Amino acid sequence: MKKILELLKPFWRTLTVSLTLKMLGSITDLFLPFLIAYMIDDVIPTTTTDNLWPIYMVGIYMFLIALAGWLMNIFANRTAERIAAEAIRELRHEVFEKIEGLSSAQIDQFTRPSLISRMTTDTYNLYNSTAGIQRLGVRAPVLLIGGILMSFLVDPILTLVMIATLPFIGLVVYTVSKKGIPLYKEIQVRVDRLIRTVREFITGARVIKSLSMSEHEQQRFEKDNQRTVDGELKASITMAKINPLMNGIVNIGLVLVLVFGAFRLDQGYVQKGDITAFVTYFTIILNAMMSITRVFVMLSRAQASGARIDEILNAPNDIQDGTEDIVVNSKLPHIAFNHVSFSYNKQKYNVEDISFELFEGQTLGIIGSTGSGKTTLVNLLMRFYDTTDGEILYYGKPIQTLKVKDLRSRIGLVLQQDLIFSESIYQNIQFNRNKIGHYDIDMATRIAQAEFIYEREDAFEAMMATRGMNLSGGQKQRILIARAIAGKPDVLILDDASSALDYQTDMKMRKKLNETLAHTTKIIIAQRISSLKEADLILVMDEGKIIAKGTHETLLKTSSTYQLLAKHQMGGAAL
Ligand SMILES: Nc1ncnc2c1ncn2[C@@H]1O[C@H](COP(=O)(O)OP(=O)(O)OP(=O)(O)O)[C@@H](O)[C@H]1O
Repeated sequence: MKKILELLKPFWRTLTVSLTLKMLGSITDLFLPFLIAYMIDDVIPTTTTDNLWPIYMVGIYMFLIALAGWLMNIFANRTAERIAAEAIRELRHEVFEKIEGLSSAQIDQFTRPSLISRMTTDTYNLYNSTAGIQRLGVRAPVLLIGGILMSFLVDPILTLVMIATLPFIGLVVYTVSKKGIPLYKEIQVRVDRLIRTVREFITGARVIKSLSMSEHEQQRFEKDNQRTVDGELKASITMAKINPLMNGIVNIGLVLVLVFGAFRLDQGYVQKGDITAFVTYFTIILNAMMSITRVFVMLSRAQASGARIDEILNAPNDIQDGTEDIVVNSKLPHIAFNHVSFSYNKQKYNVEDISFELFEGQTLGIIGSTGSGKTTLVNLLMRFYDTTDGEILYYGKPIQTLKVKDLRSRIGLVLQQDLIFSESIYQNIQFNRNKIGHYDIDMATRIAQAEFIYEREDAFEAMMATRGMNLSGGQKQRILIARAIAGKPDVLILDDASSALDYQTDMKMRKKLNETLAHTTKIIIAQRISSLKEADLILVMDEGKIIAKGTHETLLKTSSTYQLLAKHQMGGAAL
């Protein structure tokens, strides 16, 4: 409820108008049974067939009251939907911004599928609840309390008989809801799993098919799908117990009212019309109780979803932004790692005691077995994660003290599995950075050896399929490299980014990079010695540690691992 109130707060003016209309609309509904009783007991007995006008007049009043109630309800319901849609739009925006600011560690912790389902299913649940509560949250209590008051006016004794059933109904709603509410939380967890399975299936469709694992994946999907359905069913069946139980209690109440009503009619305390009105009020009260139950169900869903969304919104800022501006000082190392250690799970270091210095315009090569911590070094430099021990300096200043946005905007990063968006090649390279014009894109394309773009029919306007499916691996990599170069970064990081390029193209690209971007500091992570042998400094990594460092020539003399790699990859040419 707290979350819904929070969401509705900015709309309080419109909400006041619409809820007032909703209240008035509901009150008008309460007058109709009263008029029916009046018609039966007072108008019909005194009207003769030569003049039916008194009956018509009461009929017209009833019609006008019903019409007014209907119009007010329609207006209020439409406004409710509009307010809910607007409130959820704002909420999604807020959640999206927050997700953007989450650190990689937090994203790992939430997991991507869970973030997706919180952003979609949970916000949708909140939308339904926010709209539903505006529709029923006022109407149901007004009809319930108003129905009881109007019944009092008709006959207080019968009303007391009716009221005696209400605590039993309350008890049913409370007991069942207490069991049902936690089930909605469980459903969302199962939806997360389902999304994860679907996501993995879609992204890995080719691998799955090539390994003939489609059937296995289908079974996995079926299992998660069934678990979600079971969860939904369990929650719905639990909550669905409320209505029949309530109906039973209300029907017992109705029988009691009719028995008592018969006695009171006999004794002349009430008239026939009063009994009709009473039964109608009883139905209104019953419907109001049912609506209140629905409000409970909505609130349970909203509570579960609101809590999941609040977990994102209240997540602390893991990566504290620095305040200092970057001051370029070419005399200091551009990038320096000082005894840096880091652990993803805070148990075992994934990189340990890493130290090196890199001056402006220099090239660092990093080579090592898979999982040896190469990408982790990049993650730390980009402040996707913060170091556990030691520090990273950028022109002599610890990167934690610098503005994160400034730091990242100076670094052009190309990952092996980076994303091509389903936009034109031009847009993919320019990437919404307005300062990048045709000239920069042309220059970047040539450095990245992506001239194949000029040979395409629509050249830069050619549209890319989702994830660049209509490009070869090497073409994709060259567009990604062009994207990074176009921003004229101070630091260019190629993380296994030229692995799909043939030896010749890779060599030409490095040559062009060195000629054109002489002042750009470069970090090249590669499995091929040929990609980094001209580097000013090469780190050889194994199990998170630097096991050797130096230039290609020194390493050939000092590192047996490097020697072995060179021998395998380059044969006698390197030795
Ligand atoms: N987000 C993460 N959460 C937990 N552990 C991680 C995460 N990312 C990487 N690791 C672990 O950290 C270690 C280093 O991984 P890293 O990606 O830096 O290796 P790498 O040398 O770049 O490997 P590759 O050459 O295969 O890309 C590995 O053991 C890996 O399992």
